[in-house]
Amino acid sequence: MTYDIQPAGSHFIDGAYVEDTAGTPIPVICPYSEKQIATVHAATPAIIEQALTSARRAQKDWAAMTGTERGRVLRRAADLMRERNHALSVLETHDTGKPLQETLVADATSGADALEYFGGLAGALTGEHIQLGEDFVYTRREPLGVCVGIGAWNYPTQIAAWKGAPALACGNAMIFKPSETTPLCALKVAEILHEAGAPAGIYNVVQGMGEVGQALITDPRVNKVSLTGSVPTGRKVYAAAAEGIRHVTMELGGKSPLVIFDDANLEDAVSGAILGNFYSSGQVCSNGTRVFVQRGIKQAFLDRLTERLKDVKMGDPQDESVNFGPMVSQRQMEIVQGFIAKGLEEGARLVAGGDRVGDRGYFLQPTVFADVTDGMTIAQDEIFGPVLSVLDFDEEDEVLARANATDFGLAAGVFTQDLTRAHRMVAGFEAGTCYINTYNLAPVEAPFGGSKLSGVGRENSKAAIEHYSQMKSVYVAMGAVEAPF
Ligand SMILES: NC(=O)c1ccc[n+]([C@@H]2O[C@H](COP(=O)([O-])OP(=O)(O)OC[C@H]3O[C@@H](n4cnc5c(N)ncnc54)[C@H](O)[C@@H]3O)[C@@H](O)[C@H]2O)c1
Ligand SMILES: C[N+](C)(C)CCCC=O
Repeated sequence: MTYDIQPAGSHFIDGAYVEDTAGTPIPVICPYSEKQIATVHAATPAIIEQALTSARRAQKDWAAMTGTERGRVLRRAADLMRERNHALSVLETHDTGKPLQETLVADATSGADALEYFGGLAGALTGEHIQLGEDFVYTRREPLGVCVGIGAWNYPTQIAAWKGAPALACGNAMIFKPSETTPLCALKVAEILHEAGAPAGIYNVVQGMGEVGQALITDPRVNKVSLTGSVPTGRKVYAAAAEGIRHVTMELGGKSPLVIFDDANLEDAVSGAILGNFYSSGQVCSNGTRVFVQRGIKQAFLDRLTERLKDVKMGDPQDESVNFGPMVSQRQMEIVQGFIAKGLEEGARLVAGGDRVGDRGYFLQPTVFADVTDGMTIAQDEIFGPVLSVLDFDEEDEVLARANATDFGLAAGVFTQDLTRAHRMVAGFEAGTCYINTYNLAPVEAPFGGSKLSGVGRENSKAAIEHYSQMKSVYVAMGAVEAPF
């Protein structure tokens, strides 16, 4: 099967595509052709109202089903998503510019994993029994109600599923607002869930910019907000959610350290640095963009990395042999070009890349800077593009302190053959997601999320259940009630 690029409607509400052309038009630009390939409209107040009413109504009946029944729907949706992986990946590639080679294995497949995993867990979600002499307490694990998910543009299908799957498993309804830059694939997630048997209104998608997000998260009918986005947006969304004391999950930005010791397996360390800087053209939240390399291995690391960069193949991202795509948008390309210029201006040594490629598509070369120091802008700010900074270090204590000298805390990695040191390092990292001798893997079974400014809460794994459900505690007295008077 193939999907039409232009969706049947901008929004998916109450089990169907809906449209309201009174909303601001949002052009969908293909990052490779730079052409407009579709148009959606931002949600109007009427569309937002429709989504909230529908979600609110549907949630009660969904929560009344058994976990096993809900799980069956999610697992059916996982199967459909896998069957349609190729069509979904092609659409994701049109929308994001990520190479088909990547989207075939990292987007809908990851979404399907989440649906399958949380579908499997749904029937096993329970409270507990606490005996207190004759009396006892039991707890009920209950849904939160209506959850709003707000997504970033780098992993649209994955984010829509990572938020939707645990929310629905726990008996909530979801209203998902994709990024206005990549609005297409979340609609397909909604369509698939509906086809798999999710009742109308349980998973809705509305389009729009920040204002639509704000309108959703400040509505009193909303009980939870889960954002994947930048720290500045996270501050605004968290503050708005705080007004109504709503539950939050914040998956925010990072500036993660990747530490490579002299004794590391060089080839693996270079592979880790490539995965942590150039996958998705560097547009990955958890990227290890501050690559601390111990002085003894520095030259060998730079030599091998620049050698491996010769295997980069840019071109039409729909061509499966292409392994490096354009930036998602002209704006993002210009932001990254600004950081590259800043790196040069502040005295970092350009070892590879640095330029735009060709005259079609928002392509930037994979860029490597060496001799980067801690105070440079490229070592401090999240770039969200293919820019790797190599910083030198000598001692373990020194590098750990420098690795942690950031307000971000999303991820961190270490390459070394000394496992004692590896575990010491990860114990010391101030980061939510750590790696030893690999980088950027995110299986659904493992918690994923950040500390410090990088976020609150965890996605994936059993940990996500805590963020989409609440405990009710019930005390049961078996005897007479004793009162003081
Ligand atoms: N931690 C993670 O899991 C993770 C994953 C992917 C991306 N990210 C982060 O996302 C950022 C890149 O994505 P982006 O540019 O789309 O981020 P962004 O913060 O600009 O936008 C994210 C989403 O928030 C919405 N939004 C913007 N202002 C809002 C407001 N005031 N109220 C409600 N919603 C609002 C946007 O429309 C979009 O849907 C990077 O910082 C990256 O690190 C984090
Ligand atoms: C699965 N990855 C590649 C770690 C991406 C997670 C989402 C962050 O951007």
